[in-house]
Amino acid sequence: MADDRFHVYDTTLRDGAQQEGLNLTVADKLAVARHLDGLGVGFIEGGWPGANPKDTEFFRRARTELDLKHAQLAAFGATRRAGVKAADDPLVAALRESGAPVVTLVAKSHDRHVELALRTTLEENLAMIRDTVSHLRAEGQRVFLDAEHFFDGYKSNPAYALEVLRTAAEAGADVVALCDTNGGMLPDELADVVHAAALTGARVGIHCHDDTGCAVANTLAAVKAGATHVQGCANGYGERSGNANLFTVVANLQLKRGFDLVPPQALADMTRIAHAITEVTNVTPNSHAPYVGASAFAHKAGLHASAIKVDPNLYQHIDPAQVGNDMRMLVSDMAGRASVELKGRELGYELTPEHTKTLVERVKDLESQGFTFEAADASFELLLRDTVHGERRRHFEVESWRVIVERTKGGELVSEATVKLHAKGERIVATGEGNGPVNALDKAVRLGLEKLYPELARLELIDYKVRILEGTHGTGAVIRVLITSSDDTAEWATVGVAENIIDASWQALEQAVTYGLLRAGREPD
Ligand SMILES: CC(=O)SCCNC(=O)CCNC(=O)[C@H](O)C(C)(C)COP(=O)(O)OP(=O)(O)OC[C@H]1O[C@@H](n2cnc3c(N)ncnc32)[C@H](O)[C@@H]1OP(=O)(O)O
Ligand SMILES: CC(=O)C(=O)O
Repeated sequence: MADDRFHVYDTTLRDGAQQEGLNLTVADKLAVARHLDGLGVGFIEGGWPGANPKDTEFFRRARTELDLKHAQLAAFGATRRAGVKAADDPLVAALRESGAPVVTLVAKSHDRHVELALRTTLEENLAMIRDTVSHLRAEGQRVFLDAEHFFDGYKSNPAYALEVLRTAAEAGADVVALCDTNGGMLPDELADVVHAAALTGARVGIHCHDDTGCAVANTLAAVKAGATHVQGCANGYGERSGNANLFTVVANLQLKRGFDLVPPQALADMTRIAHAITEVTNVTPNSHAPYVGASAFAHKAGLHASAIKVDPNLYQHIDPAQVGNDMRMLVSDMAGRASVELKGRELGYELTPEHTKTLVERVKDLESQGFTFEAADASFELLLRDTVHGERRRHFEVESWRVIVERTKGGELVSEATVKLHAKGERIVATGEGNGPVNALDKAVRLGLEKLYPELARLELIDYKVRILEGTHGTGAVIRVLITSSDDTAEWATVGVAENIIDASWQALEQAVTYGLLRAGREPD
């Protein structure tokens, strides 16, 4: 069980699920909960039982299907309706019956919201809080209170906002979480209000939205001002601009402020967990996310690489291994010798100064023509190998290729490609049909080479991107094609550039196959 002195409280399955486009099944919610427990968070808010069948079902299945090692489940819901007893309110009953050891009640703390949204009196709102908290406490559940719109409420009527906190604490709420519901706060003003709230004697928590881009900064400011319970969501999911990214909050508190929140080995698994959750949510991971993004420790500028060569800490705020991420060198027209040398080392090559210099010049020249190597590691490695070997070494040579596109009588569009290749002393002529020209070329090449290289059967073209680049210096527009390929174990990207889209695709395809054969341990003859 996590340490109770400081709470890491995750609300991905409730507030995170309020994100536009995010829709989790019960099985998804159970899977995300397991990942969060693996990280070592203290509380997982599973949803609002009684509000919809899915959330009710989640709590029912959690009893038998979740074996949480660190976290406790929290059920979220509202205080009783005005004018009814807590014991008689069906939504309060659903919280009671959820089986969750913790209930988090959302309550109004802004006077205008009480009057306009709840359409009740300030006194009745306090009674709703008091009754609901004490009823659930008497039923044996631990209660936290989310004070909705607390910061805006404090600006409008500070005495009432603080009275809400006192009422909840006196009725038995263990934590009163101050919610920046509209996400409009900035760190300095927020810290002053948290400080005032802490003076009530209630245990204070913080729940921030990211509408000013300050959710994480606001959370850290709140902790400095006395909050001992932080709420947030995996990958910053949530309504509108999202909630405080719990991964960033935890990493900041643990690595920068010395808090002991999650086991170090779990922190070192954070990048994997963040990505595993994106697989479940089917939301494209933000590659620029702090700590866990694929670009969080990727270095492009030549000057950075030259310093990193001496000491990686010169351009990194932490060792990426602490959060399970990796440093990567990006090779582009912004690279210098150090970038290329380090990238070579990352790929397993010790480059001589001459090779490094030649490669830098070739990369800059090719990038000026439209190639991009930071997005096509495999093309860079082939360029590196050609430079090191002093010649272009391939498993097959191309005599010619041809594609025709035919619309049949029945209106079907069919592409047919013929490739003429030379490999292992043989002349190969092969034809492939596909639903498009690149698909047909891909099939023709594999068909032609599979007899000599059976491992090509495992190769798959998984992504194809085309971009039209403006011409420079009086030349016409050119087309850049990026192809991502995969075998059973890895993915790699290759690039081609030409005035003709099929020609650019062919270049990327030829490199993709060559690289696939190298990965399979085949050196060119
Ligand atoms: C800031 C936040 O993110 S809080 C979490 C918000 N999450 C959600 O709203 C998602 C789940 N919500 C739902 O499924 C539905 O809104 C339900 C089931 C909770 C309620 O549905 P309905 O009964 O149809 O009511 P509806 O959604 O139209 O309005 C909400 C009602 O709750 C009342 N209410 C709002 N906050 C509170 C509160 N803290 N305590 C008690 N009642 C409240 C409103 O005054 C309104 O009452 P009314 O029905 O008398 O007008
Ligand atoms: C409770 C909650 O999610 C909010 O006030 O933002």
